[in-house]
Amino acid sequence: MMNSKKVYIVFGVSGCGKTTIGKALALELGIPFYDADDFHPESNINKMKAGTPLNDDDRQPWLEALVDHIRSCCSKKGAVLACSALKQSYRETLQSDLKEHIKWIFLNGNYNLIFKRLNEREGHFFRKELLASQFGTLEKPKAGISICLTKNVDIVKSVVEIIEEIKLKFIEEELRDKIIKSQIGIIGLGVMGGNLALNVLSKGFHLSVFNRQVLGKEENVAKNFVETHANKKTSLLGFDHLSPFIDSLETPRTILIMVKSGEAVDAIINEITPLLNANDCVIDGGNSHYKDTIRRELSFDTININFLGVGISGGAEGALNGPSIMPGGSKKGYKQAKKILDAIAAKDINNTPCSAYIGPGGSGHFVKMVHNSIEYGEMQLLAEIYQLLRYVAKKSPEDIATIFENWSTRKKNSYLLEITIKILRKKDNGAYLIDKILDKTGQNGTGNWSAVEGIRAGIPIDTIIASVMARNISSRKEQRVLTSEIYRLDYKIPEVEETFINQLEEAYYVVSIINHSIGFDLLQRISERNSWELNLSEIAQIWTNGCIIRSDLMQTIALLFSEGTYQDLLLFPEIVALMKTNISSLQTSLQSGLLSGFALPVMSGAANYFFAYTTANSSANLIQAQRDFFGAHTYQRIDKSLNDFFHTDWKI
Ligand SMILES: NC(=O)C1=CN([C@@H]2O[C@H](COP(=O)(O)OP(=O)(O)OC[C@H]3O[C@@H](n4cnc5c(N)ncnc54)[C@H](OP(=O)(O)O)[C@@H]3O)[C@@H](O)[C@H]2O)C=CC1
Ligand SMILES: O=C(CO)[C@H](O)[C@H](O)COP(=O)(O)O
Repeated sequence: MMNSKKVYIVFGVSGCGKTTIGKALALELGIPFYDADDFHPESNINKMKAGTPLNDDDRQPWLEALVDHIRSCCSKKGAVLACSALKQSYRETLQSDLKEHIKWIFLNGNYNLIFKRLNEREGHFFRKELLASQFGTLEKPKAGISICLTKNVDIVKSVVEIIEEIKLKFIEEELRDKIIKSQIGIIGLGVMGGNLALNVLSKGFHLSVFNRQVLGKEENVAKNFVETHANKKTSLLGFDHLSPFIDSLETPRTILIMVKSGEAVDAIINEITPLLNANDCVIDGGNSHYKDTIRRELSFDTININFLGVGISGGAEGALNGPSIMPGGSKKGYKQAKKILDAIAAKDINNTPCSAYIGPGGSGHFVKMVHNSIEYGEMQLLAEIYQLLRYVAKKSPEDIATIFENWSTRKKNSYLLEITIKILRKKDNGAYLIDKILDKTGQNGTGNWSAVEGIRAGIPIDTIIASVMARNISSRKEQRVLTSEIYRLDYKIPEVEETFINQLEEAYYVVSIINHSIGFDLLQRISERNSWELNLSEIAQIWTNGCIIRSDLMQTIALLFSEGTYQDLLLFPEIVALMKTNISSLQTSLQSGLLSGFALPVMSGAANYFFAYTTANSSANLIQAQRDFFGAHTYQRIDKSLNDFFHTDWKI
């Protein structure tokens, strides 16, 4: 609690209530109250009565008398002193060598409020004309406690309310002083930030958390978080102001930003940057665009702050129990944050953390972006397989869940398959919940960004594009309903044998392999372009647990990639053999699905990619001829050196 050996200096302009609040506080603390005005020499009082403002020479003997008095109070019970102390230099003089013994309480009121009060005062030697000069002289304090005298523009706080607020602020401050500095601070206590915070705490780290205040919507989020989750083993501090949050962190600081990607990240960075020191480490753990990360890292680099763009995958559950973590950017920053990142990450089958330094610049966020686009492909694939099982094989959601369960026992398990099984079994008022969910997909950007990057770099990414397009067209629900009514296409769903389900299982696996192969190829090619030297073997290992695309297949891929230098997944002999045996199942599954009138974009995309990729002689010769015909773009010939380019006058 508040220490009565201290001298509490209540300060602010004349009329702010220093005397009233000071006396009430002294009463509350059981210590004497003094008014600094009583220490003015006669000459100063006369000047003030005459309406002449005091100058600094006038104040010097007064300040010196006060210092003597404060010193004497400190050696006794302590005291409360009401004093204008408008300038920082006056406060420094008063504080002298007694910093540890003095607590500053600034009463902050606006001009109109104070003017009104002074106007209503009687018998006081201060003339209200001096108020403007007081406000002109006032230098608002940067340290100590500041109490706003009003609750909003009109409502003035009562003396009791102000005393309560002072006590509360001192308790917070004293607690904060006593408590060990936090090893990490998390900004943003939403789904990911909140769960990561609990994960950090469970690993025994001292933690500070911050969440913005949005009046009427997001109030006291950090305070409530601390109230709910404080424990006796580690210190947990909650803040709704960034400055004390930053102060509560051990230096060099480690700060994890977990807010909505885009403008919110820049806003937070702009606010915290002036509060940071060289060598602090700032981590953006959200799904930021990797080019934003590159920009932010460059900017932090100029002030020697280490910035990490970190992909974190695993959703709410992963964040809580162990996510897959993809840190990119400053190596120095990574070295500092590694201990915490490794501790909170999921562990692979060898108990190695699913977190490893990815590479420079925005590579961590790039890898997370590609992770998400593989995720998009897998999700869309499961949706297409579900549709074929439901409407071609005519199975119920429960039957499909059981079929998927069987697949999972045959080395095809994945987190996404597991959650799909649970989703299919979920009932709502006795009916399957899946049948009540609107078929309109949301998206937050990462799949779309991957598609754009792949296209921009000229990389074939059929399944990624197909899954993004599937989400795009799904969002046109109203239009789809209308066109379905106009066309009324009555496709005949072909009869299928029981073997259809086995074929679908093989098709599912084949497409999943192609989708992963496309994702890793995108990583490899962009890595080469940017000289990132991504270690795809390590990335596959990081993705074996904790993340949304963890699966039996990812375990296989990690094993294959661990064997040597990276090569295309589709070229490993084991995969070649598997694809050769099972590709016909994708063909027949597609045939039944397309004849039934179902859009199967990812399955089709995978088939297109695979057939195009495994075809030595494609139809691209005709495209080249057409380009040369209309645009004289030239072409190469198979019977001539590839260094030579030809043009034909096609019209002759
Ligand atoms: N949900 C998931 O499965 C995953 C999400 N991510 C990424 O993690 C990040 C956080 O996501 P998630 O936790 O799900 O999101 P939530 O919407 O649950 O939380 C967002 C957080 O950001 C804060 N915030 C939003 N706007 C601002 C702003 N302008 N200034 C300050 N703070 C702001 C929110 O504060 P307030 O509470 O006041 O609104 C809240 O704390 C995102 O980049 C997301 O893409 C990454 C992996 C998985
Ligand atoms: O990063 C994630 C999972 O790995 C997030 O859940 C992300 O929001 C998923 O993307 P989208 O919202 O576009 O489906």
